[in-house]
Amino acid sequence: MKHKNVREVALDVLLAIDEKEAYSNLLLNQTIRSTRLPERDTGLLTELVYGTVQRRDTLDYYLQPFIKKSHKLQKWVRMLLRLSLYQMLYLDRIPDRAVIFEAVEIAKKRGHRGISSMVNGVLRAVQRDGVPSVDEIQGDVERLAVKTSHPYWLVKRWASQYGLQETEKICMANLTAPKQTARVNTVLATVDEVIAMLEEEGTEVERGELAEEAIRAKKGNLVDTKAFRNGYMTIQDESSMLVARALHPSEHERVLDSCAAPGGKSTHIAELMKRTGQVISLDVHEHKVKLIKQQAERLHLPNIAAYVLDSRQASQYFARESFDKILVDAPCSGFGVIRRKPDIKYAKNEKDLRELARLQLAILREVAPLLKRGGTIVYSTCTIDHDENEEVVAEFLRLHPEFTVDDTLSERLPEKVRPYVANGQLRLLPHYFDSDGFFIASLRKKV
Ligand SMILES: C[S@@+](CC[C@H](N)C(=O)[O-])C[C@H]1O[C@@H](n2cnc3c(N)ncnc32)[C@H](O)[C@@H]1O
Repeated sequence: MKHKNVREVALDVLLAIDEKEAYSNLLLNQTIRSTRLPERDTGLLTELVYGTVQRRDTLDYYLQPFIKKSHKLQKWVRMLLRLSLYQMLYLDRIPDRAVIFEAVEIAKKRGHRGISSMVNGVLRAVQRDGVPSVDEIQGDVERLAVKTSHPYWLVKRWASQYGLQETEKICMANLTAPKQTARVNTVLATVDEVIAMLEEEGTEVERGELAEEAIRAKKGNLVDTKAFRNGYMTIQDESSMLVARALHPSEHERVLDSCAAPGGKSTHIAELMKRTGQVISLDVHEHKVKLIKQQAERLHLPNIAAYVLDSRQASQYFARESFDKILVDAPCSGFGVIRRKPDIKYAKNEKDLRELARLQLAILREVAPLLKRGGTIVYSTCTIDHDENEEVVAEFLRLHPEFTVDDTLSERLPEKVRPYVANGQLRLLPHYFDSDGFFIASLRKKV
């Protein structure tokens, strides 16, 4: 990809995402590292890729009247049209003629004269006639699905779980750019000290809105700082930071993190325990366990021990009632983090959700006997789907009468989120605080 310009690179990344070679965020980071794009272009590349993926279905709706034999369109040509239309409609600073010129050049290079004149024709027709209005779409759910580019089944599902108004807010929030936040490693420095370090490096930051150890980047990338490299912080969304707070580990405790990679919450727990006690971090993937170890080292946290293990076999390796606290930050559909990984919304289906719920329950059930009496399990996900959240908890409690919901959860959480806690469970939707959609349940084992 060495000699390609930013739009050609964007097209390659978009096609790879479409082929499900990798999630958008991973692929994009990888591409930024491996291509020799000038630094000023990496921001544009991110915007082009995320924007085109985020608005895919809306863009297709807009393009439809202008493409005659839509079914015959090659994948890359459709993607090029989406990418170009995205710029024409949503990016003010790029003139249409520049977008069309670039699209035609790419079409010539990748295809032949016929394709480039078709691309030129379609984009010029859109420029001349304007796109159709989504308001003409019949049916509230259908209209919202196309307007916000979410699959119909998902909008219908959320509408039945949250009502149409709240669903619209969720969908709209999913189209906004996520903020970059970091959690200060309070073992090494205070929040104010890290803010001062970053400002000295020329990175503008502010305190977070929810978590006391959170900072938000106003300008610049926190990962490219000395403070990050030296272990003073971890990139993490503010909603995620509430999980370790909910678990509330004390010094010298033994804590199990059953789904731990890449280690965001394990390291937070280890920090809250002030490097005492032990966090046992499990993950089923070997390459991911390496990431936990790397993070523990970078953050100077010797109280984490990470192992490759399927948590559904945990009871073969650990004694009954041997942990003070257990975290199950379960694999999930990720529907709370669509703005970070917009392709997720097209990749999953209802069958996946059913399978995930089964896996989530199986992990919870397997680790439950390992918890001491009087101890706490925190179950969390970065999804907002009832079946993966409230329903899993309800089923677990039905099958495990030795557990109850923990009504003290809200005392351990920041005041701002307390209105969203009920029955020992917190559900955050992405538009509440401009943070990830998240679910946290605290369950206590009876004495
Ligand atoms: C939501 S992520 C965990 C994020 C992590 N807690 C953090 O804060 O960085 C879920 C993790 O569960 C792992 N996983 C999936 N199935 C598992 C299983 N059966 N046993 C253990 N880990 C599993 C995945 O590899 C993934 O890393």
